Amino acid sequence: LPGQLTPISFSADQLYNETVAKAFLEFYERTAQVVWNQFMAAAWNYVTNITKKNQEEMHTLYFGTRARMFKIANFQDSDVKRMLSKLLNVDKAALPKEELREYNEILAYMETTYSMAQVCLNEGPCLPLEPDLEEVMATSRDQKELLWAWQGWRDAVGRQLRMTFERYVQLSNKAANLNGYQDMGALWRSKYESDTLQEDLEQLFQELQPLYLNLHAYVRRSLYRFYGPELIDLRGPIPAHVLGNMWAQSWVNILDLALPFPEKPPEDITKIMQGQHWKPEKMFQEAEKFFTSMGLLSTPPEFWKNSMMERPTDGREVECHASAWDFYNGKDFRIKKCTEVTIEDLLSIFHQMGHIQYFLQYKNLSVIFRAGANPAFEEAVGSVVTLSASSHKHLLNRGLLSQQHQDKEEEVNFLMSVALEKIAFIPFAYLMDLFRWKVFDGTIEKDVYNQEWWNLRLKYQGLCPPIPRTEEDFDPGAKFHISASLPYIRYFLSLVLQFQFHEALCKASGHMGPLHRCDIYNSKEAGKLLEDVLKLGSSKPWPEVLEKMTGETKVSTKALMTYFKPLLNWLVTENVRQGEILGWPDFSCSFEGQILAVDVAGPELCHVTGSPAAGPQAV
Ligand SMILES: C[C@H](N[C@H](C(=O)O)[C@@H]1CCCN1C(=O)[C@@H](N)CC(=O)O)C(=O)N1CCC[C@H]1C(=O)O
Ligand SMILES: [Zn+2]
Repeated sequence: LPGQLTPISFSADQLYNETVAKAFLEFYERTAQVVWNQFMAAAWNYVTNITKKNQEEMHTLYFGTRARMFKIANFQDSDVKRMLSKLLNVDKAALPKEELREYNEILAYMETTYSMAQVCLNEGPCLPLEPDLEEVMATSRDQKELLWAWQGWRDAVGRQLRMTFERYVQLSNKAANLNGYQDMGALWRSKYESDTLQEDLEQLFQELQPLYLNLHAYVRRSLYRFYGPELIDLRGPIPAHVLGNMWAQSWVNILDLALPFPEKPPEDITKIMQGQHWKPEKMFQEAEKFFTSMGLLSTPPEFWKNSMMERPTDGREVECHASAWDFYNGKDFRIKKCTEVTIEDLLSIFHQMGHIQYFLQYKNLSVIFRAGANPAFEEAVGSVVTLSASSHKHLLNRGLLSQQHQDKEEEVNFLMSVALEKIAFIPFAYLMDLFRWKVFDGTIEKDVYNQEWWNLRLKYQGLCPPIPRTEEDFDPGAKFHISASLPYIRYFLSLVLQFQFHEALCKASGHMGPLHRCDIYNSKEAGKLLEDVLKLGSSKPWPEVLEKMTGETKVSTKALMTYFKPLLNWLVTENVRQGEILGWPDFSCSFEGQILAVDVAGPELCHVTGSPAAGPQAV
C-alpha cells in the first residue's frame, strides 16, 4: 500500500510488550516479502525497459512500517531488538506523500538521464556510455578524442542534473531528519554501526598513501613519456581524461603505457577469449563455476531465464550499469549487464556473481537480515574472488593463458596490472562520499558543488580537469552512483576488506607462498569459511562476522600491503632512480598556458609523507 503497510494500531502498553513485538515481526515478515518482491519486480521492469508507465508503476510500491513505535530498550531477545532497530529506518518512505512523489520523480529523472545519455559525433552517430564511450576512454591514445568523450559525457549528464541535484539534497536531508538523523550522510554512515567510522576510514586512507603516491608518480612519468610536457607536468596533477577510464577510477586500461618491463608484455586475455569464441553466457557460467568449485551454491534456473546478460537488440531503452538483484522470494535472483566479451567484463561478472552468492547464502534468514554484514562486506565478496580469478595460476588453469609467466619481471608486470585497478581506485572510492557527506551536512554549499568536487579530486587523487570547469557543470553527476543516489564508501572499505578476506581464504585453502599467487578455486575449506560468513547476512554485528572469517575484529591494511610489497619495493626504487617528486606540489591545473589556480593547497598533502623534496625514499 502506498506509504504504509496495512495500519495496525497498538495500545500504549502493548508497545512495551515483547510478545506483541514478536507477533508484529511475524506479520511483517509475511507481508514485507510480498511487498519487497513486488517493488523489486517493478524496479526491474523499469530498468530493463525504461518507459514512463514502468516508472509510475515502480513508485507506487514503496512503504514504511510502524516498527519504529516499539519501546525496545528493555526487550530481552537480541534478535527482536536487532530486527526492530533495523526497521526504525524507513528511508524516503518517511516523507509526506506529496514530497515522496516529488523525490521519486527526481530520483527517476537523474537515473534515467544518466542511463539514456549519448554523445553525438558531428555528422555521425550518437554514442552511449556502454560500450562505446567507455571503449574510447579505454583504448584511444589521442588526447583530443579522449577530451571529446570526457567533455561530451559531462555535458550530456552532469550539466542536466545540476539543478535537480540541489532539490535532491534538500529532500534527502528531510527524509533523513524524519528518520532521526542529522542529514542523509549520517543515515548512510549508520549502516556501519560505528561511531568512529570517519576517523577509522581516514586512518586506512593515510596508511595506503605511500602506495598510492608512488603509483601516481610512476604513472605520471609513463604518461609524460607518451604525451609529452605540454600535457603532463612531472610535479603536478595528472589530467583526468588520459587514465583509461571515464572517471579515472581504474587505470588498468593504460597498462601498455605503464608496463614496468615492456619487453615482457602480458598476454591479451580479451583476444584469447574472443579467439576462443566466448559468449556472455559462458562468462556467467565461468563465474558460477568458481563458486560451485568451492562447494558454494549454484544459481537456480530462474537466474538463467530472467537475467539480462546483454544489451537488448529490440530497441528497448535499458540501464546498462551492471547490477545484481535479489527479489526477496528465495528463488528469483538476477544480474543485469550489457556484457562485452572482454577480461574486464569477465572480472566484473565475478563481482556481480559474488552478490548473487551472498543473496543465495542468506535467503532463508528473515527478510530484515537479508543484507551484507555491512555494505562493504557485500562488495568484498565478489571482489575477493576476482583476486584469485585474475591470478596467472588460475588463468593458466582455465586455458586463458598459455604459460605461467613466473619470472621476477613478469611478476612486477602482473602486480602493476592489479595495482592500476585496485590502488588507483583508493582515493576515488574515498572521495565520492567525502564529497556527498559534505554536501548533505552543508559544508559544501550548492553554488560551489563543482569547484569543491575538483578540490577533492586534486587533493586525494592528484587529478586535474583537462579543461576549465564552471558552476554550470556538475561533474560528480557524471558518475552512476551519484545520479542513482547510491552510497560509495562501501567500495573503499571493500578494497581493504577484500585483501583481508583473500589472506584468510588463502590460508584456509592451505596456500603457501606469496599472496598474489594464491588461487582459492576448488578449495572446499575456503568455501566453508566463506559460507559460514555469508549465511549470517546482517544478523550479527559485522566485527563478529569479520572475526569469524579472519580472526580479527578490525579492518586492517596489512594484507593489502603484503600483497603489493614486491611492487612497492620496485616502485620506490624506480621513482628514486627517476628522481620523482611524490605528490603534486605544482598544484595548479594548467590549460594550454592558462593557469587555473585551485584554492586547495596540494602541498598540505605532502606532509603525509614528509616533504616531497626528500623524494620517494621519504615514504
Ligand atoms: C558495476 C558495479 N555495479 C554495482 C555493484 O555491483 O556493486 C551495482 C550498482 C550499485 C549497487 N549495485 C548492485 O549490484 C547492488 N545490488 C549490490 C548489492 O547491494 O547487493 C559497480 O558500480 N561497481 C563495481 C566496483 C566499483 C563500482 C563502480 O563501477 O564504480
Ligand atoms: Zn557490488
